[in-house]
Amino acid sequence: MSNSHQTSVVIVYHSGYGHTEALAKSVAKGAQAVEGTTITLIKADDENKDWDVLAKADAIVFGSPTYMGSVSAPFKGFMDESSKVWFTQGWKDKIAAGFTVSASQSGDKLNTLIQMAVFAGQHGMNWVSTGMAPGNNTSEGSVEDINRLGSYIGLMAQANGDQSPDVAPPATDHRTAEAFGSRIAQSTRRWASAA
Ligand SMILES: Cc1cc2nc3c(=O)[nH]c(=O)nc-3n(C[C@H](O)[C@H](O)[C@H](O)COP(=O)(O)O)c2cc1C
Repeated sequence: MSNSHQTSVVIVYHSGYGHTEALAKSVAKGAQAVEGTTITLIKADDENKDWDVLAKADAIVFGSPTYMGSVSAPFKGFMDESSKVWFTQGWKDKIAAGFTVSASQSGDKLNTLIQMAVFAGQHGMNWVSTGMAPGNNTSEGSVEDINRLGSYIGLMAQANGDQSPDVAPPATDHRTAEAFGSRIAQSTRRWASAA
């Protein structure tokens, strides 16, 4: 773990068409806003990814689009590759969190987040939820609400299937992602300072 003055948050993600990548950048932006936080983004399918950066991280955030109701195949490839780390429980006690995006409002995104949470559990990591009240679920709610999709276990975003990553997911999901990134970074600092 890093010292109590600087904590390291690494975001590992796969993005086939750029929507998850755009979200990853917003999670990073929110985390970066927490003083003393260092952010690294790693592509899950990068054959030359630096496993040492992951080994030294205080927090690892997982990001994947929802494909066919689950994490994408490249992200699952990363999960399987990490079994080498699992053998020594090298990520034990690190902070973990996850986010996903899909085209449908539901699109079975919950299954993707559950896969990530189970994965974090296998590694002995400490899972951070959104900690956000659900938005857009009353007569006065709106799609502009933070956490408009009402997810607790991890961040959900929705990107219309016919729109490119510069407009989808919409701004409200990026604001939600920033808030989630800040929560992860703050949780990481609290956890690292207690260690
Ligand atoms: C192979 C494939 C499977 C998909 N499966 C789902 C799905 O199960 N549910 C859903 O809502 N959207 C599904 N989508 C839509 C993507 O989740 C959506 O376009 C997402 O924004 C893609 O993220 P990316 O640009 O980071 O790859 C699928 C797209 C692809 C290409």
